[in-house]
Amino acid sequence: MGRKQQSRQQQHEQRQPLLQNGSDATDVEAPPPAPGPAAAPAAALPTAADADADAAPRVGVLRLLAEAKPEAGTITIATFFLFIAALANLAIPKIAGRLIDACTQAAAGQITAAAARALLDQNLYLVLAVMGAAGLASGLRAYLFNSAAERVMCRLRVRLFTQLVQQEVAFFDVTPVGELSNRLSEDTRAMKDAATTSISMMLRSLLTCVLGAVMMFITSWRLASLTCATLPVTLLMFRTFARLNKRYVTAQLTSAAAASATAQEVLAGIRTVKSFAKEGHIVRKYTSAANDILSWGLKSAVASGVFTGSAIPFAFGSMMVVLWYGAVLVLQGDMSLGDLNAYMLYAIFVSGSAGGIAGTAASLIAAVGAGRRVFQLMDRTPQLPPSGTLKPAGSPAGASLEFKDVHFAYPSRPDSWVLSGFSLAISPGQSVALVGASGGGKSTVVKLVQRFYDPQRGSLTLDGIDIRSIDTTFLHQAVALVAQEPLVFSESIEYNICFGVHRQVTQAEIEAAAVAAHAHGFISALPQGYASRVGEAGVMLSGGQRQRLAIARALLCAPRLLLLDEATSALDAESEHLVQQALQEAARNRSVMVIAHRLSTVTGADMVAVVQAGSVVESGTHSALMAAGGAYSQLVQRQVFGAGAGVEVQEVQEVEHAGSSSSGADAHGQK
Ligand SMILES: Nc1ncnc2c1ncn2[C@@H]1O[C@H](COP(=O)(O)OP(=O)(O)OP(=O)(O)O)[C@@H](O)[C@H]1O
Repeated sequence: MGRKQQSRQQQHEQRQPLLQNGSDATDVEAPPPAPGPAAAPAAALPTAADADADAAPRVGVLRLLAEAKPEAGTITIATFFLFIAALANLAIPKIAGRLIDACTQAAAGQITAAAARALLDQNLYLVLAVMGAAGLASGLRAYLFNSAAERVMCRLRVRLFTQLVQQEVAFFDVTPVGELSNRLSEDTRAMKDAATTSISMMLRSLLTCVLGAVMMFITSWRLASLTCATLPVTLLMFRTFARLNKRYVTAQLTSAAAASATAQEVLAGIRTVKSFAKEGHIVRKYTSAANDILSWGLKSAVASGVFTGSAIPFAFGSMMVVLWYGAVLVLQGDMSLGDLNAYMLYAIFVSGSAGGIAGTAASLIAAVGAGRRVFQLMDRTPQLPPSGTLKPAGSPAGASLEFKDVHFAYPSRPDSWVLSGFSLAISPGQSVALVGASGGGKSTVVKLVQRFYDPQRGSLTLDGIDIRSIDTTFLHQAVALVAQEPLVFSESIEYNICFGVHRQVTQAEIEAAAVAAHAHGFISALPQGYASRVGEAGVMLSGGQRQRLAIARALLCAPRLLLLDEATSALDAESEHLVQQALQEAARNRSVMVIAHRLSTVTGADMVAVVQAGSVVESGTHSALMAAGGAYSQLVQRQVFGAGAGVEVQEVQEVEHAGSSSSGADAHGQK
């Protein structure tokens, strides 16, 4: 397993609660309780098990409506059209009643056939006019509601994404990326569905229900009272179903987010999966996650079946009883046939709308669950205190960096010091190589310099200023990292080189950085040169090319401190040579801190610091440390400079020889 693969594996394991106390650096003493403000584990998002937990802020449709404030004008006009359409629709049963009454009056000889015909024609024109008005108002209502909702959701997505990228690194240590992208896609889609169709349909149905009920009472208070008598049972059924369904739908969405996180992680690492022929294993893993979604879906299906099987027959049965009583009233002469017809139409309208409410309630419930998760994320305050505004000028020779008795535990493992009493000083223009066995804390040191985390104790200063007081953008221009596996975006080469800079750069500057990084040659050979796209994660480039691209990116920032996770172990000899040359070029005229994997780098550094169990146990030049015969000389003998990075025996012998004939600092002169 490669070094970074191991480290990713470790990071993955850190998400498993059972392994939380594990650490590679076994001899690191356990920190005292509550090492500082970062002691609390970074809060992750809720899991399916938390779906019912009331600890999550109660966020519902009201919060979604609050988000719609900027669209208040559009929504008010849409609501006006909603009223018009509902009123127009409710006029139809009354007109239908008049048509029937005209016929029954003509049949009973109360009016002439010609008068009845005139009444029929008049009412037909009225119906056509009313339906035209209802159609126009409904169309405008739908357009206005939907367009407002689309704008609200667009703003919400952007805000959510902005909030996500502002979270501290520790948050991403414990929250799978797949889950977060699920928030952005699935949860916002569920909210959009609710906001576009469901809320508008719900409003329409509610209005039709209320106005229809009024019309039912106006048409026949006796029939309306009988209908009302059956209402409590219907409401009880509905309430029980809505509660159950809300629980199941929320849990199902949370399980879906977990499944999506699994899928995303595995698809992103599909090459590794295939190289180990683990397709079957990951399909089983995904199947288990999909089964979890299924089990909540099946529970919801049972609830839906029971509700449909009991509520619908009950509703039809009670309607037939009302029709029977209405027929009795007509026979007794207490009601006209037209009114009975109008009443039944109103009853159908109202029950249809009530059914519509039940239908849209499911998607609203899903949206409330989705909204709760989205707003919970949106309301999360990054745990890392904000940076200051200082921009130290420092020395032109490079930055100075000083760790003084730094103690640090990762927020996800607050009870296990990774750095304990770490002290190290780099003066302007100096190059320092960090060496030591895997898990000793070398990469952690680099992460602290980038201020991904804050130490719980001790101080870390850049140019004499506490790193927390330095402006973030300034810091990340002053300090640039070339990682062992640099991240390359699926954009053009030019985009990737310019990614680190916060100013306009000229083509000449980009090319100069590429030349210095020994990347210009291969870039110019590509058909579209600097405009060539590199594929997802830079798959269209070789490992060495990706690395030289990352070096060019770092150089364009003109950093005063260069952090190198020297990364040549995975490269072939030719690539390694080119990357080495590029790194030497990059290290010129600035301070350098390098996690060294090659002996030549170590011997070329001004100072070597041996990191063990979270602190510097030895420091000095290569030859001085070799002469001392301590931890460093043992490392050299064991050829261990970093996990997975062995040193050729011949190289050790060469360096030993060089070390004995010089002071060691310039045997393979990196600077
Ligand atoms: N994000 C993280 N959350 C919790 N623990 C972490 C995290 N990253 C690293 N660790 C732990 O911190 C310890 C030091 O890791 P670090 O990567 O700094 O070591 P290293 O010396 O760079 O090792 P290597 O040479 O293998 O890269 C390890 O025990 C590791 O498991």
